Amino acid sequence: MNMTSGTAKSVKETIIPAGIILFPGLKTAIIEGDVVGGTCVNRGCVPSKALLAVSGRMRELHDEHHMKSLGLQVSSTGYDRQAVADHANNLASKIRSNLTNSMKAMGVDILTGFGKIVGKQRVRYGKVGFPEKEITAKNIIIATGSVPFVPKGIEIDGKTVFTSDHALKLESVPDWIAIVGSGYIGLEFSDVYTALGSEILTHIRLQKVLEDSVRYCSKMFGPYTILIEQVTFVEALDQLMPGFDPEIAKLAQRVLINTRKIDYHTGVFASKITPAKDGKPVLIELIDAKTKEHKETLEVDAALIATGRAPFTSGLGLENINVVTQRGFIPVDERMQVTDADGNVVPNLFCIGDANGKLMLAHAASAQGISVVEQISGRDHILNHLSIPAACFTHPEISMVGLTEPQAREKADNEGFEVSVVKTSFKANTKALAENEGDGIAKMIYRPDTGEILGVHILGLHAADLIHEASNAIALGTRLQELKLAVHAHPTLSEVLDELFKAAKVNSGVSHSVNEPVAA
Ligand SMILES: Cc1cc2nc3c(=O)[nH]c(=O)nc-3n(C[C@H](O)[C@H](O)[C@H](O)COP(=O)(O)OP(=O)(O)OC[C@H]3O[C@@H](n4cnc5c(N)ncnc54)[C@H](O)[C@@H]3O)c2cc1C
Ligand SMILES: NC(=O)c1ccc[n+]([C@@H]2O[C@H](COP(=O)([O-])OP(=O)(O)OC[C@H]3O[C@@H](n4cnc5c(N)ncnc54)[C@H](O)[C@@H]3O)[C@@H](O)[C@H]2O)c1
Repeated sequence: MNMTSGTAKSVKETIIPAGIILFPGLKTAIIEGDVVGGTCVNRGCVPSKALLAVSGRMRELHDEHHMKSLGLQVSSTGYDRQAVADHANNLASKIRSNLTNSMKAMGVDILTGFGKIVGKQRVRYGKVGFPEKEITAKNIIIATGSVPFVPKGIEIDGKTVFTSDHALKLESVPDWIAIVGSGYIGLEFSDVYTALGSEILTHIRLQKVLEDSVRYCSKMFGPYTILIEQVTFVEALDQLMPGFDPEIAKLAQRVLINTRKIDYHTGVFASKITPAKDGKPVLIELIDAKTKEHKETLEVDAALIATGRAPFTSGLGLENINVVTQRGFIPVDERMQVTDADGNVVPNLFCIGDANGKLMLAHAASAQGISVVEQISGRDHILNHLSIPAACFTHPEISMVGLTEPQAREKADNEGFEVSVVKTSFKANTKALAENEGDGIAKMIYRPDTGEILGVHILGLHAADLIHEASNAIALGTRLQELKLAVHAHPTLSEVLDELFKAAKVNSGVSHSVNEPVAA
């Protein structure tokens, strides 16, 4: 296909501005304004998980009690900040290159430049300083993603006040960092920062008098002696991790926050943040989230702004097709078809991923893309967003699918059905105990009348992998009556879910030996 010709004659042609998915069988072009792979590969999931892989190991090696109970002795550990940063960067490059090669192998045209919709089925794209090119396509999928959202009053300098885009480069490990926002990004980075700073804290049981000299050493001798003294969370809502099931958030606070060098301020907004300069620290002004009154000013070495992400949809030419964004998000229906200012579907135009604001997760973007391709290929498909799992890759991990308990109870009240909850502890799982990783809980919310799973929430070892049995059950509509009979290998962590399924009391279900729910 000659992309510069301005008209493409193929019946099945899809232009995907900056998409993340591949579709064999359709003639496909992708327009990318920056680097292939988008946020996930270059500034998101991939490099962050590389840093978290390091923090997980550091945390384990430093946990003397844990090591001793396994009979292991670790005499010394350390890390090289630049080598850790290189691991994250190299992984992103590798995945980016794999992705580019697969797209080329499948015959996808990769076009470089910023894309703009200029009319129905028409996209113009180009790089600054070069003549623009125009192409047409039968179907267009917008997948322009998101960028870090920085609230007004916060000044980013990229060195002492920064977003995840900068933090992932791990150019420094500050002594004392404030993390504004306790969502996914905040939590994952708190895991990284506290793990990388814990060495000195555990090996030199610091007395106050020694602290200043150690901090001085850390600056003099570089990466091996860098000290993290503390992480401070600043969260606008009244509890940390407000998006999680409240019971899981409470336990997560006990396991991931209270046992670490972390303090927090909830119910406050960071209204103004000034980067460090002229020997002065970063200044964070906190106001009460409700009264807006000034509460206090924090002085820290650095601040990570993790206050959510904003859709990247400006300059896309949506006005040319009568589409108006809602807080920047592109409105779509349940089939990801873009709707115009009058609420009508714009034919052959779809929007997937962060730009539509339904669920800001890489696999949600992918699943929405696959759903769109099913439709383009003549097979109607609606994605059940309640079956999409999410995971936070802290140590231990947190994962979830479906409704939280308050959401399920609200739905039950509105629709007039009953809700039941079962829980099990990782302490009851042989494999978790063999690993000496009994800190954890799994919780399932379900309908006792039908055996339908409404939500599952897990905090514990490999929670991110464990959630899929539940998410697939929700996606496929498998009922607890059937799941109770499924066999799980012993001893495996998967038995945590087996416990939940067997513990559920389904009114119409077959009778089985039912374990009483175990308290966390
Ligand atoms: C630190 C961090 C960690 C994360 N970890 C996870 C995780 O572990 N698991 C998970 O599921 N999700 C994670 N996410 C979220 C995940 O990265 C996003 O949900 C996902 O990348 C969204 O994909 P997308 O295709 O919608 O957009 P993006 O990945 O943002 O891609 C959009 C692309 O569009 C390009 N673009 C934008 N406008 C134009 C235009 N007009 N023309 C041409 N190109 C354009 C951009 O350059 C970009 O390459 C993380 C995010 C962050 C920030
Ligand atoms: N493991 C993963 O899947 C993963 C990892 C990282 C990011 N992500 C995705 O990236 C997106 C962005 O993550 P995030 O952590 O930035 O957003 P988030 O929405 O998860 O959390 C942002 C938090 O910041 C708080 N906040 C907002 N403004 C504030 C202010 N001025 N002062 C104090 N607190 C404030 C909010 O109350 C909220 O708790 C998420 O939607 C998530 O889906 C996913």
